[in-house]
Amino acid sequence: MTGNARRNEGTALKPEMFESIQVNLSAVERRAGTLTTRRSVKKEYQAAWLVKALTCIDLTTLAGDDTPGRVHRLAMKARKPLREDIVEALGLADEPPKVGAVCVYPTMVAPAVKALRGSGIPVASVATGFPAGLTPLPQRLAEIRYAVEEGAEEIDIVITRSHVLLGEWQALYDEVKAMREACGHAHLKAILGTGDLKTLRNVYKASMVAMMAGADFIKTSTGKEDVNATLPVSLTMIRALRDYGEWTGEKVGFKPAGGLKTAKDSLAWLILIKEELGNAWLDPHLFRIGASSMLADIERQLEHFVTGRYASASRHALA
Ligand SMILES: O=C[C@H](O)COP(=O)(O)O
Repeated sequence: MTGNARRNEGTALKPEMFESIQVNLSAVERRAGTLTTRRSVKKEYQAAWLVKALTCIDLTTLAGDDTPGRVHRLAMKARKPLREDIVEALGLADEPPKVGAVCVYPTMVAPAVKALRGSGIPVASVATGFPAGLTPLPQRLAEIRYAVEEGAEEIDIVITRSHVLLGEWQALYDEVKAMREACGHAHLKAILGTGDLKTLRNVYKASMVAMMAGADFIKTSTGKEDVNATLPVSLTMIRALRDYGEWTGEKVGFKPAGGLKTAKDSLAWLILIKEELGNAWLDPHLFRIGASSMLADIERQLEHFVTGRYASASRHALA
């Protein structure tokens, strides 16, 4: 059975799998606090990590004034996220890096698909009444089908946050399962809107239910909530997907999104993933960073790195 077929079937909702879970808030915050130490990019391995982060970015534009022209420019950036001189200086000219996906609104999928043709970069579309998710389910499912027909290979759905706040776990499961089916061959990323979910226990349970219902990825936020991706929330979701993996043998992806803007943010999240899940997750198939403006900082840091390296090499040559 293919991955998608298995995900389409879902895992029967077993409340006992998550009802007894205790989220140790202080332990989560202590652990998250160790990941925010200052890091500057001076060493080869740090530059390599930034290139890795870049390949995991879902390069995003989700603005009310998006146009096909803006999406075309974004797609061009997705194809060539780094200037050619930086790519050459990093020794990556044989296999220049590209981003993980381009993420847009449903009516922008067609221009994105056109601009990315032949690049191997998938188009992700938000859907289901993004960002609040408060339209009736039939319209939300129709929106998924529209985006898939337009060529989206990944659908970022939003869950109904009130199902979580009211403890309506079966309703949440049924909703995500119906969305999973509407996605067909496309991957489903379930946005939990964690800034709205009040407690880490809710975040853990919502993660678990979304995975049971067939989500290929769980994603923190829309970027439109007051609080978006944070390290404690991410750690909670990562531990849920680790537990889910131990129970089912399935690997589900993770996508922090919203408010992640700097190269340092990308390093903190990569370290979190490496230490909690291992190297297998450091791959665009299982890890994405949803970000509209992080790429510019990564490019700037890599530019400083390569210029600094040359400056230091020429200082040594003159000494
Ligand atoms: O899914 C991606 C987010 O909407 C991007 O949020 P951002 O604009 O804060 O980077």
